[in-house]
Amino acid sequence: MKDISLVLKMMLKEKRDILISIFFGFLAGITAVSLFAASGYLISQAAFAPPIYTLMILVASVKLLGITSAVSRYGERYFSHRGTFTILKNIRLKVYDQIEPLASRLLQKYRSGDILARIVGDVESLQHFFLRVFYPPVVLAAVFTATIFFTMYLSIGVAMTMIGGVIIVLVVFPSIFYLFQKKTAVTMREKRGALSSEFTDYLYGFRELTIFQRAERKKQQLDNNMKQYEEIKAKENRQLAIREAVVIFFSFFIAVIILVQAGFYVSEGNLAGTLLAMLFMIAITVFEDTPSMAVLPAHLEESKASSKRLTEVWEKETQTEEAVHEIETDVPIQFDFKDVSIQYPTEKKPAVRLAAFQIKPGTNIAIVGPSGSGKSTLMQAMLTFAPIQSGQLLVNGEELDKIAPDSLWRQLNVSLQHNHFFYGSIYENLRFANKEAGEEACQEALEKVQLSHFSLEDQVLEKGTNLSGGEKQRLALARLFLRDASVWLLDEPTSSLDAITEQEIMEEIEKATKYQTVVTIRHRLTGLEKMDQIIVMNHGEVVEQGTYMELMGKKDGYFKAMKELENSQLV
Ligand SMILES: Nc1ncnc2c1ncn2[C@@H]1O[C@H](COP(=O)(O)OP(=O)(O)OP(=O)(O)O)[C@@H](O)[C@H]1O
Repeated sequence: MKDISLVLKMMLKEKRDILISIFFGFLAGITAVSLFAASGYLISQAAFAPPIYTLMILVASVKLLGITSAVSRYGERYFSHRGTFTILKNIRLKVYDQIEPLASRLLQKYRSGDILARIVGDVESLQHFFLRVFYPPVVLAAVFTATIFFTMYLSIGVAMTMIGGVIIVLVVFPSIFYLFQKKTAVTMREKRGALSSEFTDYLYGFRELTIFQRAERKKQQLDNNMKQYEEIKAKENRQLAIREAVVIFFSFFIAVIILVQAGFYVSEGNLAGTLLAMLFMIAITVFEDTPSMAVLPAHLEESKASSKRLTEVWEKETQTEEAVHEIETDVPIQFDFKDVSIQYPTEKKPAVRLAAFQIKPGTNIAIVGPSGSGKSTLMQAMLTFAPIQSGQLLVNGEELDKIAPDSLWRQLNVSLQHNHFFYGSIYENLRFANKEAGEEACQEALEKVQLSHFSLEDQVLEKGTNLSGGEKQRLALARLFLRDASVWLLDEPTSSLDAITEQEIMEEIEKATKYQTVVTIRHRLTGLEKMDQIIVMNHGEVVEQGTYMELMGKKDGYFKAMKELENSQLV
């Protein structure tokens, strides 16, 4: 039950459509049985050449039942599919709502292709739960119950045989099939996840794979994965076909048994001969929809696994989010690091260890240090994206994990090393930072980052592939000028720019952030004289901190050595 709780909850929200479709499903089933029963009776009666009005009544009933059956079948399909699509929509929204705030953390745990397989493949699989797992046994049970009661009135013996058939079709067969089902379903989902992961790797890395002549090998690997998935899928389809055939064969077999049994009763004089065809027709029709029970176990297992795979993605994370609250908007933000140790789940030792340091409101801070020293990790921690193993990272005195990330992000202006751009116009890509921003503000923002040669209508291709590295950085910065945020976190915001453009843009940022907090990760050590504080990192630790003058004044200082080395290279 726990495994399918996600889809059950979403299904119960659509009670109205579910009840209406069950009603129409029952009506369609029972009128189909009545239609064939009346037809059988009509054929038998006609043989005795009864008065014409008797036949007319029967013919009219057959016609009426035919129309009612068709209309109710339409109603059943309409409401059951409408319900299914609404349930699917609700699941999609729920999954998106849960995953969106956790995106960065999830991508450290799962491969993006696997996440994609879950939110597309697993969500799609859940559409079968209502249509093929929940709904068929409910409607079949209702139609069988009504039919058996009616048959009891004609012949208790035939009704008993029918009950036996129902138990086998609705309980025995699905239970046996379910036992055999589990293994293939699990392997198939694993293969689907692996295939999707390999495929995204292939797409993302296509250029590198081609340059290093590895594309063919990767393609073969992908083909193998595809073949394995197809084989397993074909195996499952074969199994489903065999199961369906078994159920169909059994349905006809039970109808023949009923015919023989009823024939015996007629020959014994215990049943009117005119009822023989009718009972046979009833048996054939009432078992007509039972093949759906052959595919039910496969869909049940698939729904359970899909629902579980989806919820496990956010379950653990949500537990920690229960007690969170929003930070106040009108209070300047201060970050306090206290013995913080940050360790990525895949690593054996911490990437960053910070004994004690503060980022006070309104200060201008630079973080410098060699590549891999932990600068970005520190910034990621402030954004709630890096896993804090021990110690405390406080935001205005509150532990970071007690704060609703949304409320923090609203106050931050962030430019990361790699910024994402969406397929669309420059205008759309800018307004992504602030929905309220008008054309004039966007144009001004472009001017500040020296991109005024772009028009707002110019197109940006997926991931900004038609922009140069420097243009991407400038467009990412332009977004920040459109937002009103009190803390700017900039991870190497100008690393792809020439020195003059860099200086001019940094001046614009300075003008825009006079009273704000600005934390900038820098590789080049120029323009640091005005900083309130420079944090120097090495091997995941803060090795020095102070103003430019203080650090340059240190005999054998690490920063001083770095600066001297940089100067010597420039000469
Ligand atoms: N998602 C991750 N999973 C595992 N390890 C990571 C992850 N991100 C960074 N690291 C590791 O953490 C350490 C610090 O990386 P970080 O990116 O913070 O360094 P950096 O100083 O910003 O480097 P650079 O200047 O090259 O950007 C590195 O050893 C890196 O391999």
